Amino acid sequence: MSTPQVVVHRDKELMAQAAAARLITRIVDAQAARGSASVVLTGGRNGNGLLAALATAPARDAVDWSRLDLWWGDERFLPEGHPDRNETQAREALLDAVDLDPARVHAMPPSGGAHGNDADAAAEAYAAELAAAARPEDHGSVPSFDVLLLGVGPDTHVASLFPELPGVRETERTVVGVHGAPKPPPTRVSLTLPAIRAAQEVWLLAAGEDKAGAVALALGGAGEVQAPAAGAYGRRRTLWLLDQSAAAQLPRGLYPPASA
Ligand SMILES: O=C(O)C(O)[C@@H](O)[C@H](O)[C@H](O)COP(=O)(O)O
Repeated sequence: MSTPQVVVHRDKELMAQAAAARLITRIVDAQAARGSASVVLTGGRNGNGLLAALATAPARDAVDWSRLDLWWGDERFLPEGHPDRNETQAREALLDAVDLDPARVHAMPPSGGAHGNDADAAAEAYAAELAAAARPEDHGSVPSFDVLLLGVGPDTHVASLFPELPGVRETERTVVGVHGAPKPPPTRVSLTLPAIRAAQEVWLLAAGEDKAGAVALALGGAGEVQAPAAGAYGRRRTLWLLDQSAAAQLPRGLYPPASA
C-alpha cells in the first residue's frame, strides 16, 4: 500500500491539463519500457475533463495509441451507445479522436446485450476478461494496470463503490454488479477495491467545493466502508489530484504550500 500524495492545482481546468500531461508521460514511459501501457478510465466530469485535455494536449501524439490497453473502473449499466454510459462519454471526449486498437479497448458490457439486464452476469464476464489479460507476473486475476483513474464523489464514492453498500465490502471478486446506487443510474458495474489495488498507480481526481468534505474525510483516516475513496490506493503510488476548492478542508500539513 502506498501513502497518498496530494497535488493541488489552481482550478479544475489546470488540474485536468496537468493530469493529462502527467498521464502522457506515464504512458510513454511504460511503452518505452515494456512496449505497451494500460490505463483504467473513470466516468464523471473530472475523468472526462482529463480525457478532453488529453485530446488537445501538445504532446498527445507522443503516445502510441495503438499499444494502449484501456479498461474501465465502472460503468453505468445502460444500452450500448447510451449518452450516459461512461464508455460513450470517453469516446466523445478522446477515444474517437485517436488511433486505438479496438481489441485493446475493454468497455464494460452494456445492458440489453449478451447479458440482458443482468448486471451481475455482466460483472462476471468483465472479471473473466480481466483474468484472461492478467500475466503470471501480475500475481492475481487482474492486470497490474499502469494507471487507474478515479473520480471522487461528494459522498466519497469511487468507481461505483458507494459508502456502506455491499460492493465496497467485497474482498474476493474483482468486479461486481451494483444495485440501488444513490447516483443515477441505480444499476452499475464496478471494479472492487481489491481490483483497484492491483494497479501500480491510482490517481484520484476531485475538483470543486462540493468535494472538499469528501476529500478531507477520505484523507483524514476514515475507514473504506464509510469512505470508499480511503480504500483506493496503488501498489507503488496513490496520487490525489485536486483543485484548490476540493483541497479547502485539508490540513495544510498534507501538501506543500508551493503546490497551490
Ligand atoms: O459513473 C460515474 O459517475 C463514476 O465513474 C463516478 O465514480 C464518478 O467518477 C464520480 O461520481 C465523480 O464524478 P465527477 O467527477 O463528475 O464529480
